[in-house]
Amino acid sequence: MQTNLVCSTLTTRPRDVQVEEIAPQTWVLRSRTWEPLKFEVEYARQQGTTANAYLIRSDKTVLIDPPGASFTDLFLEALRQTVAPHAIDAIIVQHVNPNRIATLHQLLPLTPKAQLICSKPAAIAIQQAMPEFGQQIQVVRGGDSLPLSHDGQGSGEGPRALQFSFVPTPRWADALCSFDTHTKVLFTDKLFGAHLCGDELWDTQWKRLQPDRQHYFDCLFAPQSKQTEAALARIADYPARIYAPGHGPLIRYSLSRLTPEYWQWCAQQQQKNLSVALLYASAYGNTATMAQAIAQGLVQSGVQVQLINCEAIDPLELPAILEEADGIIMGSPTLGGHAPVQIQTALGIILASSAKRKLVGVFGSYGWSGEAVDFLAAKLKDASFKFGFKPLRIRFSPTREDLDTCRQVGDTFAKALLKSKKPRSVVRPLVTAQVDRTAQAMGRVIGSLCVITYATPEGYRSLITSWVSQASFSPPGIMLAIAHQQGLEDVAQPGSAFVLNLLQEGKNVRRHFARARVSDPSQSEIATAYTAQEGLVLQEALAYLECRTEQRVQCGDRWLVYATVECGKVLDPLGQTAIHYRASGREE
Ligand SMILES: Cc1cc2nc3c(=O)[nH]c(=O)nc-3n(C[C@H](O)[C@H](O)[C@H](O)COP(=O)(O)O)c2cc1C
Repeated sequence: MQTNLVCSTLTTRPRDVQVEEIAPQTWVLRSRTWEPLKFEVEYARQQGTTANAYLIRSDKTVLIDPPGASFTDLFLEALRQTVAPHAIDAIIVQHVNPNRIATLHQLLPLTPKAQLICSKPAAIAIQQAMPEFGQQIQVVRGGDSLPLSHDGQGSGEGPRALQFSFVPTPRWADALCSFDTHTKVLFTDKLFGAHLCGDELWDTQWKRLQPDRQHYFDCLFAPQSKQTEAALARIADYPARIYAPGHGPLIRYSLSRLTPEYWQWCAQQQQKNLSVALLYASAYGNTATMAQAIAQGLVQSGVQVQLINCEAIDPLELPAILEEADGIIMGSPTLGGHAPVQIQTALGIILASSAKRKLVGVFGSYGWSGEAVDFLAAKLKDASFKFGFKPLRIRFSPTREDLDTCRQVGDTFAKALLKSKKPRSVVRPLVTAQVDRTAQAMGRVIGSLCVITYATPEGYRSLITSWVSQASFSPPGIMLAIAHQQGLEDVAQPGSAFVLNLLQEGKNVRRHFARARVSDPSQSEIATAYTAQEGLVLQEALAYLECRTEQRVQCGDRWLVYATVECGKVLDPLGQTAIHYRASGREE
């Protein structure tokens, strides 16, 4: 609370640059603004922000993360008063964007001997934006280091160096973190930041910072929690004493607390029941800004978001991500009357592989005609997908009101998703709760959804069931529970052969099999194949096991059948097993 007060009383202060020594031979140059710098969702708390650059003056002089265009002139003036720019040996760009490029355009002519150190994706962007400085770019990879001194500078350790970690996320596909082996400062760029402006350099008042840190995490990292975990794992081995983030106060007092909090916040995202894959591309950042706001609406409504920058992902990774998602949202700018090719590729994968029951939505920024959003909407509609919100188009950069609309759209989509999933997970158990609590509890026993196929003199027969579990390792064996009236007496006979087809989540093969009714899949529209032993395999299954019944025991109204597995095969290594959730233990 007090942080807010401090900021609101200072809103009239002009922008400036605060320069402070934070560790031996290490300074921060905090470009500060007390007004909201941008409309983007992470700035919604309207407390201004700081853009933190860092300067190391060891045997080598290194500048880390010069700020964006809003501060260029102020920053260059402050830099000149701190160090002679021509003495700078290296400029480390931990991530690049058009704003930072604007500052680099003015900075690089002043630093003729400086190497521009960055990751490969950043190098490509810089080379494109300012080819005249291409010779100065030096690409580093995770594990590389930059020597800062020739000796340990009295530390008793080896020569001082900056060690680099590559920590890409969908939003910052080029991100680096840098660790100073001498001062133990970890320059974390976007990680561990907060958007607020004040005179306090350190996290002395860390308890008051909590809401700002959590808001910053929720806006920026919650929609990319898996990649954030990967980033945290990569920096975990550094014995950092200080986190030096790109925005907000530096972290010294709450470091040991903030790191596990980030892990915990990531884990919380992944524990949510519903998830949305939010795919986008954005040449100039406008569609990305919309994506971030929609993601925030989803996250606030309790849905896990997988933010996917289609320009930064290998399309081969998409099927598995889409399979996991309960809903899919696509965002695209219109460029030359089309959606970018990466979006068209992603759309092709969605149309080819995703279950049509998934809820979808489309959005994008445009300039004058906006064909891309119409194109995506038409293709998904033709394929019979259901929409969770009306296609949303915004001209050029979203305004503050536009971002409110985006957040609202995220919330609407989350509610629609929840509604569409209710019959399975929420409503039915509540209804049955009053009827039979024991049956309801029994219903929590879940199993893999399978189709048993076997040959009879009249042709093949099949039955869908989830009453299956592994029963032995050696030999590999399974256990089936078969009702007497299910027509599977042949399978229950010792010596009988059958195939257990394990169904795949999202493929919806189950719709072909009416419950408790035996049919012949080889005579239907279902794609089937035969094993060498003439077992019948469903080609859309996740995997199959060829089994032979060994024993059966009469238990209650069932045969318990023990069968050994003679061979098996996974048909889709990226797929996941379909699970049969039951509202009651009275259901098959
Ligand atoms: C090279 C270029 C081509 C464009 N072509 C179109 C177009 O055909 N139709 C349209 O509505 N907008 C067009 N625009 C405008 C963009 O859609 C608009 O700038 C949008 O905000 C870009 O979104 P982004 O920032 O997510 O890339 C074009 C812009 C550029 C730079």
